Amino acid sequence: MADEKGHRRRSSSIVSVSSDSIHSSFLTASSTPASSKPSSSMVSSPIPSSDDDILIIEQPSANRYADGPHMRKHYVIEDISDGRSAIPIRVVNDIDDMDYGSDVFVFSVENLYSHTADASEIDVTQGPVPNGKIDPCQERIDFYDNVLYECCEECGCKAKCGNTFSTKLMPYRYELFRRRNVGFGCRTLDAIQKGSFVCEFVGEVITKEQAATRTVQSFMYTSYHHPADSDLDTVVDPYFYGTCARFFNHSCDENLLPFRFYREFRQVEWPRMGFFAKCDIKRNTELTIDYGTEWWEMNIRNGMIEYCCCDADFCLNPGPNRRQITEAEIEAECEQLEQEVKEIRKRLAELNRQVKHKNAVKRARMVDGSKKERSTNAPRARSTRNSNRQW
Ligand SMILES: C[S@@+](CC[C@H](N)C(=O)[O-])C[C@H]1O[C@@H](n2cnc3c(N)ncnc32)[C@H](O)[C@@H]1O
Repeated sequence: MADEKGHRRRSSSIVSVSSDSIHSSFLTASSTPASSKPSSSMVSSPIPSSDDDILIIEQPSANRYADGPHMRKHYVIEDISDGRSAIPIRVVNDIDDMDYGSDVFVFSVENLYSHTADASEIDVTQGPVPNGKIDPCQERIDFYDNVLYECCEECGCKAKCGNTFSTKLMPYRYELFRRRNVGFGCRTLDAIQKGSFVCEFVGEVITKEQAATRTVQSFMYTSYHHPADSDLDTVVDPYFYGTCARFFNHSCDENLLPFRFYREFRQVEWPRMGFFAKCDIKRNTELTIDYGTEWWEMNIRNGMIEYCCCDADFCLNPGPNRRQITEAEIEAECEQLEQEVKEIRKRLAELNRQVKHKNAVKRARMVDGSKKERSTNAPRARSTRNSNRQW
Protein backbone atom coordinates (compact mmCIF):
# COMPACT_ATOMS: atom_id res chain seq x y z
CA MET A 1 0.00 0.00 0.00
CA ALA A 2 1.38 3.38 -0.92
CA ASP A 3 1.99 6.05 1.63
CA GLU A 4 -0.01 8.51 -0.39
CA LYS A 5 -3.59 7.87 -1.14
CA GLY A 6 -3.82 9.31 -4.63
CA HIS A 7 -7.47 8.48 -4.60
CA ARG A 8 -9.48 8.23 -7.71
CA ARG A 9 -12.32 10.60 -7.14
CA ARG A 10 -15.59 11.25 -8.84
CA SER A 11 -17.03 14.70 -9.15
CA SER A 12 -19.01 15.67 -6.12
CA SER A 13 -22.49 14.55 -6.43
CA ILE A 14 -25.89 15.12 -5.56
CA VAL A 15 -28.56 13.95 -3.59
CA SER A 16 -30.04 12.41 -0.71
CA VAL A 17 -31.04 9.44 1.48
CA SER A 18 -32.84 6.96 3.77
CA SER A 19 -34.86 4.93 6.44
CA ASP A 20 -36.16 2.20 8.41
CA SER A 21 -38.69 0.10 6.68
CA ILE A 22 -35.33 -0.76 5.46
CA HIS A 23 -34.69 -4.24 6.49
CA SER A 24 -31.08 -4.46 6.65
CA SER A 25 -30.05 -6.52 3.80
CA PHE A 26 -26.48 -6.34 2.97
CA LEU A 27 -26.28 -8.70 0.12
CA THR A 28 -23.52 -11.19 -0.16
CA ALA A 29 -20.15 -11.42 -1.61
CA SER A 30 -16.79 -12.22 -2.62
CA SER A 31 -14.23 -9.76 -1.54
CA THR A 32 -11.70 -9.39 -4.25
CA PRO A 33 -11.12 -5.69 -4.55
CA ALA A 34 -9.26 -6.01 -7.83
CA SER A 35 -12.26 -7.23 -9.72
CA SER A 36 -14.57 -4.74 -8.18
CA LYS A 37 -13.75 -1.53 -9.92
CA PRO A 38 -16.64 0.93 -10.20
CA SER A 39 -18.84 0.10 -13.12
CA SER A 40 -18.37 2.51 -15.95
CA SER A 41 -22.06 3.19 -15.98
CA MET A 42 -21.89 4.85 -12.60
CA VAL A 43 -21.85 8.57 -12.74
CA SER A 44 -22.17 11.22 -10.17
CA SER A 45 -25.32 13.14 -10.11
CA PRO A 46 -26.66 15.25 -11.34
CA ILE A 47 -26.12 13.03 -14.06
CA PRO A 48 -23.00 13.31 -16.13
CA SER A 49 -23.32 10.96 -19.01
CA SER A 50 -20.02 9.20 -19.32
CA ASP A 51 -16.76 8.39 -17.62
CA ASP A 52 -15.42 11.68 -19.02
CA ASP A 53 -17.41 13.32 -16.31
CA ILE A 54 -15.59 11.50 -13.60
CA LEU A 55 -13.07 13.71 -11.95
CA ILE A 56 -9.89 11.97 -10.95
CA ILE A 57 -7.74 13.85 -8.50
CA GLU A 58 -4.36 12.76 -7.30
CA GLN A 59 -3.90 14.28 -3.90
CA PRO A 60 -0.97 14.20 -1.55
CA SER A 61 -2.10 12.77 1.71
CA ALA A 62 -1.37 13.73 5.26
CA ASN A 63 -1.27 10.08 6.23
CA ARG A 64 1.22 9.20 8.87
CA TYR A 65 2.45 5.68 9.32
CA ALA A 66 3.89 4.71 12.65
CA ASP A 67 6.89 2.97 11.13
CA GLY A 68 7.65 5.35 8.31
CA PRO A 69 6.17 5.79 4.89
CA HIS A 70 7.16 2.43 3.45
CA MET A 71 6.58 0.06 6.32
CA ARG A 72 2.97 0.20 7.20
CA LYS A 73 3.01 -1.97 10.29
CA HIS A 74 0.73 -0.25 12.78
CA TYR A 75 -0.38 3.03 11.33
CA VAL A 76 -2.46 6.12 11.91
CA ILE A 77 -4.15 8.08 9.18
CA GLU A 78 -5.16 11.49 10.46
CA ASP A 79 -8.16 12.05 8.24
CA ILE A 80 -9.56 9.44 5.90
CA SER A 81 -11.91 12.09 4.48
CA ASP A 82 -9.04 14.34 3.36
CA GLY A 83 -10.97 17.34 4.66
CA ARG A 84 -14.35 16.39 3.21
CA SER A 85 -15.76 15.75 6.65
CA ALA A 86 -15.95 18.83 8.90
CA ILE A 87 -14.56 16.67 11.70
CA PRO A 88 -11.44 14.69 10.72
CA ILE A 89 -11.83 10.92 10.88
CA ARG A 90 -8.77 9.02 12.01
CA VAL A 91 -7.90 5.49 11.02
CA VAL A 92 -5.96 3.59 13.64
CA ASN A 93 -4.44 0.19 13.18
CA ASP A 94 -2.51 -0.87 16.24
CA ILE A 95 -2.74 -4.58 15.51
CA ASP A 96 -1.02 -5.23 12.19
CA ASP A 97 -0.41 -3.75 8.77
CA MET A 98 -3.81 -4.54 7.29
CA ASP A 99 -5.08 -1.78 5.04
CA TYR A 100 -8.60 -0.42 5.47
CA GLY A 101 -9.22 -0.49 1.71
CA SER A 102 -7.39 2.63 0.60
CA ASP A 103 -6.88 1.16 -2.88
CA VAL A 104 -10.61 1.18 -3.59
CA PHE A 105 -12.37 3.35 -1.06
CA VAL A 106 -12.83 7.11 -1.34
CA PHE A 107 -14.62 9.04 1.36
CA SER A 108 -17.67 10.75 -0.10
CA VAL A 109 -20.25 13.03 1.48
CA GLU A 110 -22.93 12.54 -1.13
CA ASN A 111 -24.56 9.63 -2.86
CA LEU A 112 -23.58 8.83 -6.41
CA TYR A 113 -26.46 7.91 -8.66
CA SER A 114 -26.26 5.59 -11.59
CA HIS A 115 -27.29 6.76 -15.04
CA THR A 116 -30.52 4.87 -14.62
CA ALA A 117 -31.65 7.57 -12.24
CA ASP A 118 -31.89 10.43 -14.69
CA ALA A 119 -32.40 13.96 -13.37
CA SER A 120 -35.12 14.50 -15.95
CA GLU A 121 -37.07 11.75 -14.25
CA ILE A 122 -37.34 13.70 -11.05
CA ASP A 123 -40.92 14.66 -10.50
CA VAL A 124 -40.63 17.91 -8.61
CA THR A 125 -44.36 18.11 -8.14
CA GLN A 126 -43.93 15.39 -5.59
CA GLY A 127 -41.24 17.28 -3.83
CA PRO A 128 -40.28 20.77 -2.88
CA VAL A 129 -41.91 23.51 -4.90
CA PRO A 130 -39.46 26.43 -5.11
CA ASN A 131 -41.17 29.61 -3.92
CA GLY A 132 -44.41 27.71 -4.08
CA LYS A 133 -47.22 27.49 -1.65
CA ILE A 134 -46.67 23.95 -0.66
CA ASP A 135 -44.30 23.51 2.18
CA PRO A 136 -43.26 19.90 1.87
CA CYS A 137 -41.94 19.93 5.39
CA GLN A 138 -45.42 20.41 6.67
CA GLU A 139 -46.85 18.20 3.99
CA ARG A 140 -45.03 15.14 5.30
CA ILE A 141 -45.78 13.05 2.25
CA ASP A 142 -46.05 9.52 3.43
CA PHE A 143 -45.37 6.97 0.73
CA TYR A 144 -44.68 4.25 3.17
CA ASP A 145 -44.20 3.94 6.87
CA ASN A 146 -40.97 4.84 8.61
CA VAL A 147 -39.85 7.41 6.13
CA LEU A 148 -38.60 10.79 7.19
CA TYR A 149 -38.84 13.99 5.19
CA GLU A 150 -36.33 16.72 5.73
CA CYS A 151 -36.58 20.36 4.92
CA CYS A 152 -34.19 21.84 2.36
CA GLU A 153 -33.27 25.11 0.66
CA GLU A 154 -35.80 24.55 -2.14
CA CYS A 155 -38.62 24.35 0.35
CA GLY A 156 -41.24 27.08 0.73
CA CYS A 157 -39.92 27.87 4.20
CA LYS A 158 -36.34 28.12 2.90
CA ALA A 159 -35.16 25.52 5.36
CA LYS A 160 -36.17 27.65 8.30
CA CYS A 161 -38.61 25.26 9.92
CA GLY A 162 -35.88 23.30 11.65
CA ASN A 163 -37.07 20.01 10.23
CA THR A 164 -33.53 18.84 9.53
CA PHE A 165 -31.32 16.28 11.10
CA SER A 166 -28.81 15.11 8.52
CA THR A 167 -27.24 18.41 7.52
CA LYS A 168 -24.30 17.59 9.67
CA LEU A 169 -23.12 14.56 7.80
CA MET A 170 -21.53 13.08 10.88
CA PRO A 171 -22.37 15.05 13.99
CA TYR A 172 -19.97 13.25 16.31
CA ARG A 173 -16.28 12.40 16.29
CA TYR A 174 -15.74 8.95 14.84
CA GLU A 175 -12.65 6.82 14.44
CA LEU A 176 -12.01 3.80 12.29
CA PHE A 177 -10.04 1.12 14.05
CA ARG A 178 -8.67 -2.32 13.30
CA ARG A 179 -10.63 -5.07 14.99
CA ARG A 180 -9.35 -8.61 15.21
CA ASN A 181 -11.21 -11.03 12.90
CA VAL A 182 -13.52 -8.45 11.37
CA GLY A 183 -11.25 -6.02 9.55
CA PHE A 184 -11.99 -2.45 10.52
CA GLY A 185 -14.82 -1.02 12.58
CA CYS A 186 -16.04 2.44 13.49
CA ARG A 187 -16.26 3.77 17.03
CA THR A 188 -17.59 7.01 18.42
CA LEU A 189 -15.28 9.22 20.45
CA ASP A 190 -18.29 11.11 21.84
CA ALA A 191 -21.27 9.94 23.85
CA ILE A 192 -24.39 9.73 21.68
CA GLN A 193 -27.90 10.12 23.02
CA LYS A 194 -30.60 7.62 22.12
CA GLY A 195 -32.54 8.82 19.08
CA SER A 196 -29.74 11.02 17.70
CA PHE A 197 -28.84 11.01 14.04
CA VAL A 198 -25.49 9.26 13.75
CA CYS A 199 -24.42 9.06 10.14
CA GLU A 200 -25.71 9.00 6.61
CA PHE A 201 -25.13 5.76 4.73
CA VAL A 202 -23.63 7.18 1.56
CA GLY A 203 -22.69 5.19 -1.50
CA GLU A 204 -23.47 4.50 -5.11
CA VAL A 205 -27.23 4.21 -5.57
CA ILE A 206 -27.76 1.39 -8.03
CA THR A 207 -30.47 -0.93 -9.19
CA LYS A 208 -30.74 -4.49 -7.97
CA GLU A 209 -29.73 -5.60 -11.43
CA GLN A 210 -26.54 -3.57 -11.28
CA ALA A 211 -25.88 -4.79 -7.76
CA ALA A 212 -26.06 -8.40 -8.91
CA THR A 213 -23.18 -7.84 -11.34
CA ARG A 214 -20.82 -6.46 -8.72
CA THR A 215 -18.13 -8.67 -7.29
CA VAL A 216 -18.21 -7.31 -3.78
CA GLN A 217 -21.73 -7.27 -2.49
CA SER A 218 -21.24 -7.60 1.23
CA PHE A 219 -21.15 -3.86 1.84
CA MET A 220 -24.43 -3.14 0.09
CA TYR A 221 -27.64 -2.09 1.70
CA THR A 222 -31.03 -2.58 0.10
CA SER A 223 -33.75 -0.04 0.67
CA TYR A 224 -37.05 -1.90 0.48
CA HIS A 225 -39.18 1.05 -0.48
CA HIS A 226 -41.22 -0.68 -3.17
CA PRO A 227 -43.26 -3.30 -1.38
CA ALA A 228 -45.28 -3.88 -4.52
CA ASP A 229 -42.36 -4.42 -6.88
CA SER A 230 -39.14 -5.46 -5.21
CA ASP A 231 -37.25 -5.15 -8.53
CA LEU A 232 -37.58 -1.39 -8.14
CA ASP A 233 -35.90 -1.32 -4.76
CA THR A 234 -32.58 0.44 -4.82
CA VAL A 235 -29.29 -0.65 -3.43
CA VAL A 236 -26.70 1.63 -1.86
CA ASP A 237 -23.17 0.35 -2.36
CA PRO A 238 -20.56 2.11 -0.20
CA TYR A 239 -17.68 -0.14 -1.27
CA PHE A 240 -16.00 2.55 -3.41
CA TYR A 241 -17.57 5.75 -2.09
CA GLY A 242 -19.07 6.36 1.29
CA THR A 243 -18.87 7.59 4.83
CA CYS A 244 -17.87 5.93 8.08
CA ALA A 245 -21.08 3.93 7.82
CA ARG A 246 -19.25 1.72 5.32
CA PHE A 247 -17.28 0.37 8.26
CA PHE A 248 -20.20 -0.38 10.57
CA ASN A 249 -19.86 -4.01 11.58
CA HIS A 250 -22.70 -6.33 12.52
CA SER A 251 -23.75 -7.01 16.09
CA CYS A 252 -26.58 -9.24 17.28
CA ASP A 253 -27.19 -6.50 19.84
CA GLU A 254 -26.69 -3.51 17.55
CA ASN A 255 -26.73 0.07 18.79
CA LEU A 256 -27.88 1.75 15.57
CA LEU A 257 -31.12 1.59 13.60
CA PRO A 258 -31.50 2.28 9.89
CA PHE A 259 -34.02 4.65 8.35
CA ARG A 260 -34.83 6.06 4.94
CA PHE A 261 -35.27 9.75 4.36
CA TYR A 262 -35.84 12.28 1.61
CA ARG A 263 -34.53 15.81 1.34
CA GLU A 264 -34.33 17.62 -2.01
CA PHE A 265 -35.75 14.82 -4.11
CA ARG A 266 -38.81 13.03 -2.89
CA GLN A 267 -39.06 10.46 -5.59
CA VAL A 268 -39.50 7.18 -3.88
CA GLU A 269 -36.63 5.73 -5.95
CA TRP A 270 -34.20 8.31 -4.63
CA PRO A 271 -34.03 7.59 -0.97
CA ARG A 272 -31.18 8.44 1.30
CA MET A 273 -30.26 6.14 4.13
CA GLY A 274 -28.93 6.81 7.57
CA PHE A 275 -28.64 5.54 11.08
CA PHE A 276 -30.03 6.72 14.41
CA ALA A 277 -28.83 5.71 17.88
CA LYS A 278 -31.02 2.90 19.19
CA CYS A 279 -29.88 3.52 22.76
CA ASP A 280 -27.58 5.82 24.68
CA ILE A 281 -24.09 5.07 23.39
CA LYS A 282 -21.01 5.69 25.54
CA ARG A 283 -17.87 7.24 24.12
CA ASN A 284 -15.32 4.83 22.61
CA THR A 285 -18.06 2.32 21.80
CA GLU A 286 -18.09 0.59 18.44
CA LEU A 287 -21.06 1.58 16.27
CA THR A 288 -22.88 -1.50 15.06
CA ILE A 289 -25.86 -2.43 12.95
CA ASP A 290 -27.90 -5.55 12.24
CA TYR A 291 -27.03 -6.99 8.82
CA GLY A 292 -30.16 -9.13 8.87
CA THR A 293 -30.81 -12.83 8.57
CA GLU A 294 -30.72 -12.72 4.78
CA TRP A 295 -27.15 -11.41 4.82
CA TRP A 296 -25.96 -14.04 7.25
CA GLU A 297 -27.69 -16.92 5.50
CA MET A 298 -26.28 -15.89 2.15
CA ASN A 299 -22.74 -15.28 3.33
CA ILE A 300 -22.55 -18.47 5.36
CA ARG A 301 -24.01 -20.43 2.43
CA ASN A 302 -21.45 -18.92 0.06
CA GLY A 303 -18.61 -19.66 2.44
CA MET A 304 -17.82 -15.95 2.78
CA ILE A 305 -18.11 -15.99 6.53
CA GLU A 306 -18.23 -18.72 9.13
CA TYR A 307 -19.52 -17.11 12.25
CA CYS A 308 -20.28 -13.83 13.92
CA CYS A 309 -17.66 -12.10 16.02
CA CYS A 310 -19.93 -9.75 17.91
CA ASP A 311 -19.92 -9.49 21.69
CA ALA A 312 -23.64 -9.88 22.22
CA ASP A 313 -24.67 -12.31 24.95
CA PHE A 314 -27.23 -13.84 22.63
CA CYS A 315 -25.17 -13.94 19.46
CA LEU A 316 -27.07 -15.80 16.75
CA ASN A 317 -24.01 -17.23 14.93
CA PRO A 318 -21.33 -17.64 17.61
CA GLY A 319 -17.90 -19.04 16.75
CA PRO A 320 -16.63 -22.45 17.87
CA ASN A 321 -14.51 -21.03 20.68
CA ARG A 322 -17.38 -19.20 22.08
CA ARG A 323 -19.66 -21.23 24.26
CA GLN A 324 -23.13 -20.99 22.85
CA ILE A 325 -25.84 -20.45 25.37
CA THR A 326 -28.05 -23.56 25.58
CA GLU A 327 -31.82 -23.60 25.37
CA ALA A 328 -31.97 -24.91 28.92
CA GLU A 329 -29.91 -21.94 30.07
CA ILE A 330 -32.14 -19.54 28.20
CA GLU A 331 -35.21 -21.15 29.78
CA ALA A 332 -33.64 -21.03 33.24
CA GLU A 333 -32.79 -17.36 32.78
CA CYS A 334 -36.31 -16.63 31.53
CA GLU A 335 -37.79 -18.38 34.56
CA GLN A 336 -35.51 -16.44 36.87
CA LEU A 337 -36.46 -13.16 35.16
CA GLU A 338 -40.15 -14.05 35.36
CA GLN A 339 -39.70 -14.77 39.06
CA GLU A 340 -37.96 -11.40 39.50
CA VAL A 341 -40.77 -9.69 37.61
CA LYS A 342 -43.31 -11.38 39.92
CA GLU A 343 -41.38 -10.19 42.99
CA ILE A 344 -41.17 -6.67 41.58
CA ARG A 345 -44.93 -6.68 40.85
CA LYS A 346 -45.62 -7.90 44.38
CA ARG A 347 -43.40 -5.21 45.87
CA LEU A 348 -45.02 -2.60 43.63
CA ALA A 349 -48.50 -3.67 44.76
CA GLU A 350 -47.35 -3.48 48.40
CA LEU A 351 -45.91 0.01 47.86
CA ASN A 352 -49.12 1.14 46.14
CA ARG A 353 -51.13 -0.23 49.03
CA GLN A 354 -48.94 1.70 51.49
CA VAL A 355 -49.24 4.90 49.47
CA LYS A 356 -53.03 4.51 49.33
CA HIS A 357 -53.14 3.89 53.05
CA LYS A 358 -50.96 6.95 53.78
CA ASN A 359 -53.10 9.11 51.52
CA ALA A 360 -56.26 7.87 53.21
CA VAL A 361 -54.79 8.67 56.64
CA LYS A 362 -53.71 12.10 55.40
CA ARG A 363 -57.18 12.79 54.00
CA ALA A 364 -58.84 11.62 57.21
CA ARG A 365 -56.56 13.90 59.22
CA MET A 366 -57.30 16.82 56.95
CA VAL A 367 -61.04 16.25 57.22
CA ASP A 368 -60.71 15.89 60.96
CA GLY A 369 -58.51 19.01 61.14
CA SER A 370 -60.85 21.14 59.09
CA LYS A 371 -63.81 19.99 61.22
CA LYS A 372 -61.92 21.03 64.33
CA GLU A 373 -60.90 24.30 62.71
CA ARG A 374 -64.48 25.07 61.79
CA SER A 375 -65.64 24.40 65.32
CA THR A 376 -62.88 26.56 66.90
CA ASN A 377 -63.14 29.32 64.28
CA ALA A 378 -66.88 29.64 64.44
CA PRO A 379 -67.17 31.61 67.74
CA ARG A 380 -64.16 33.72 66.81
CA ALA A 381 -65.82 34.65 63.58
CA ARG A 382 -68.91 35.63 65.45
CA SER A 383 -66.91 37.75 67.86
CA THR A 384 -65.11 39.39 64.95
CA ARG A 385 -68.43 40.17 63.41
CA ASN A 386 -69.58 41.38 66.74
CA SER A 387 -66.53 43.51 67.18
CA ASN A 388 -66.98 44.82 63.67
CA ARG A 389 -70.41 45.76 64.59
CA GLN A 390 -69.09 47.49 67.60
CA TRP A 391 -66.82 49.52 65.39
C1 LIG B 1 -19.81 -3.73 5.63
S1 LIG B 1 -18.30 -4.51 5.93
C2 LIG B 1 -17.89 -3.81 7.50
C3 LIG B 1 -16.53 -3.21 7.48
C4 LIG B 1 -15.42 -4.20 7.42
N1 LIG B 1 -15.16 -4.75 8.73
C5 LIG B 1 -14.16 -3.59 6.82
O1 LIG B 1 -13.09 -3.70 7.41
O2 LIG B 1 -14.26 -3.02 5.75
C6 LIG B 1 -18.84 -6.14 6.24
C7 LIG B 1 -17.73 -7.13 6.50
O3 LIG B 1 -17.15 -6.94 7.79
C8 LIG B 1 -16.96 -8.19 8.45
N2 LIG B 1 -17.87 -8.26 9.61
C9 LIG B 1 -18.73 -7.31 10.01
N3 LIG B 1 -19.38 -7.67 11.13
C10 LIG B 1 -18.93 -8.88 11.47
C11 LIG B 1 -19.23 -9.77 12.54
N4 LIG B 1 -20.10 -9.50 13.50
N5 LIG B 1 -18.56 -10.94 12.57
C12 LIG B 1 -17.66 -11.25 11.62
N6 LIG B 1 -17.33 -10.45 10.58
C13 LIG B 1 -17.96 -9.27 10.50
C14 LIG B 1 -17.30 -9.26 7.45
O4 LIG B 1 -16.12 -9.61 6.79
C15 LIG B 1 -18.23 -8.54 6.48
O5 LIG B 1 -18.20 -9.09 5.20
